[in-house]
Amino acid sequence: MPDHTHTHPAPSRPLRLGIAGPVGTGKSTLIATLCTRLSEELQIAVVTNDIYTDEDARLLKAAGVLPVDRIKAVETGACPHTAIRDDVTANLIAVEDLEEQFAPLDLMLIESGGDNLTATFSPALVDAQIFCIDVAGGGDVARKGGPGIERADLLIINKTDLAPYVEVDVEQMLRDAGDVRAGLPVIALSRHVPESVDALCDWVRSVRTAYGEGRSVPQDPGPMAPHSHGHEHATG
Ligand SMILES: Nc1nc2c(ncn2[C@@H]2O[C@H](COP(=O)(O)OP(=O)(O)OP(=O)(O)O)[C@@H](O)[C@H]2O)c(=O)[nH]1
Repeated sequence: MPDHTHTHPAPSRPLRLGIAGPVGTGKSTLIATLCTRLSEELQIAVVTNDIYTDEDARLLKAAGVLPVDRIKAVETGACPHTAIRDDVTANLIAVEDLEEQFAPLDLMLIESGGDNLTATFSPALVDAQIFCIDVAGGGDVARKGGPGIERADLLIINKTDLAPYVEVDVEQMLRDAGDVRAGLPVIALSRHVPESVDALCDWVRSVRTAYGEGRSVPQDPGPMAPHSHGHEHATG
């Protein structure tokens, strides 16, 4: 009888974890938190995406959460979703450069430029992805759905400390998210609530373990919805 037992050799590169979500929902802060909390146990590097600047990279460098040369900026020059979804070449080059320069890395964090609710990473670029929304965007955001909210590997409902000030019911947002996510995980996060940061770090550890054991298969949340804006996409 043929042997159908599969063995999975340890991956030769780090887990590539994408963090997407609308502008200002706290993606850079979340990355800074992960670096601060995990850099004693994991070798980490970061790639950021901004449209015209390297501002997110500069902020992370200024925060002192990692040695500065482990943080690289990609200037997308167009809609941020293009560089994480349609043509990931610039990001792959930045990621591979860092992986080669600092080998062996354990975790590569890739921050999307802030975009609209529907931008997601291509599975050609990341092994897993987090989608980040915040309570300040309104209590009905989770209910509205979209590929990231519905199918990212983890949904973060961020800045829960602000909920009383913006009159948002976090429990209701969690229920709404649960309804559209078919059992996929959701974490209510605030950088001011240590237990929520613990939950985020535990999730990252568990995904890394699954990846290291060959048990993780990149899932594609699906492309963004049809949209239009004031400039042309490159065709090719
Ligand atoms: N109250 C509160 N504010 C937060 C939290 N996390 C981030 N912020 C603030 O939210 C603002 C935006 O955070 P960033 O981390 O820059 O957000 P971003 O998603 O990276 O922004 P872009 O890169 O511009 O899309 C900053 O003023 C942060 O200090 C949180 O847990 N609670």
